[in-house]
Amino acid sequence: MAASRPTFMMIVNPFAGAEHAGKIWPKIEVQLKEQKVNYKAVMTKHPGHGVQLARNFALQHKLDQSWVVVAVGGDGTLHEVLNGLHQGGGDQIPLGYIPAGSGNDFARGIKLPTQSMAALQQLLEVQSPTNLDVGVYKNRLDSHETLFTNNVGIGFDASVVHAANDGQKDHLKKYHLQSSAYVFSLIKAFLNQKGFQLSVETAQTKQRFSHAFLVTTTNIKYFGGGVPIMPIADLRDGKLDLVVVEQIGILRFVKLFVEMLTTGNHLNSTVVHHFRTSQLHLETDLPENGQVNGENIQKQKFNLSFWVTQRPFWIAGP
Ligand SMILES: Nc1ncnc2c1ncn2[C@@H]1O[C@H](COP(=O)(O)OP(=O)(O)OP(=O)(O)O)[C@@H](O)[C@H]1O
Repeated sequence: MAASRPTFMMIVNPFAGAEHAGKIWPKIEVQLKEQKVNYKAVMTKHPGHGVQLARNFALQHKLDQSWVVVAVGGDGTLHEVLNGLHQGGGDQIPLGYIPAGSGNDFARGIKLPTQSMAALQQLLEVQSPTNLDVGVYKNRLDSHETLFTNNVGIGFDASVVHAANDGQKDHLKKYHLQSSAYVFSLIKAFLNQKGFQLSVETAQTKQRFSHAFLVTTTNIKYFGGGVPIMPIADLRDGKLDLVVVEQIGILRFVKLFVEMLTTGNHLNSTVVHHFRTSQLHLETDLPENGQVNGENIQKQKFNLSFWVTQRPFWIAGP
């Protein structure tokens, strides 16, 4: 793409970040106008609308190299826009991001400012797209592919997301570590989540777990609104990191969680298993909760294949 500034298609979820995105958007527009930026903007009106808007945009503009599509919201909004572009054949349209959600894990993962106005300024200074890894998963029984920037969880982290999302009122969720709703969801999920049977297959190894508890396939360092599950995740290595934590008692789990938040020593625990791979297959024997980028995946018996692709981002490289 030429070094001249592109035209930005802003897809804004005004409800992200407990409506923070709706409040910050007018300030973003003031900046865009002051800096004479070419842009169009559209607001999402309901869950899933970001997918439709991005898909329709891609169908019309996938061959036009002058556009950058920017998701304004949280990790869920980014997820919708990424997948809408993919569905519309727009995998080559650069994707920008202004974090305005609650958790903003992707922004943390690529060291983008989590403060929306600072991230806007950085977006406007980018000169050319940067290719970064994106995870892809597909249920073996259907042909639908889903892309993800952050992570896919089965078991405990997904149960936390289900507990948090199911409990939210009018989408005013505050999904981050400091919120009482989040802590309540953690406790509820811990009490409800049972150990489950899981098969893991990578290009190098096959392993079976009889009491898997937390199963997270991640592209970035963080999940759950700033929890560094995989301190060494790399968005350019063409690989995904799978972390399997086996079921343990609550005191040991709290210790592990504190290690995750502080030292990263959780990876040395005998109940934590780490796989780094470009291809992965995960299968559960029974239906379990799932999450992708903090959004619910319907409870199901998982039979998923994962791989990695790369796509252009309009982002200052991590
Ligand atoms: N107009 C709308 N009304 C209600 N919900 C919406 C609307 N537009 C989008 N959504 C939904 O809002 C949900 C939350 O969005 P998002 O994840 O971006 O914000 P967040 O949860 O605050 O941030 P994060 O995921 O970073 O914690 C998504 O599931 C999305 O589908």
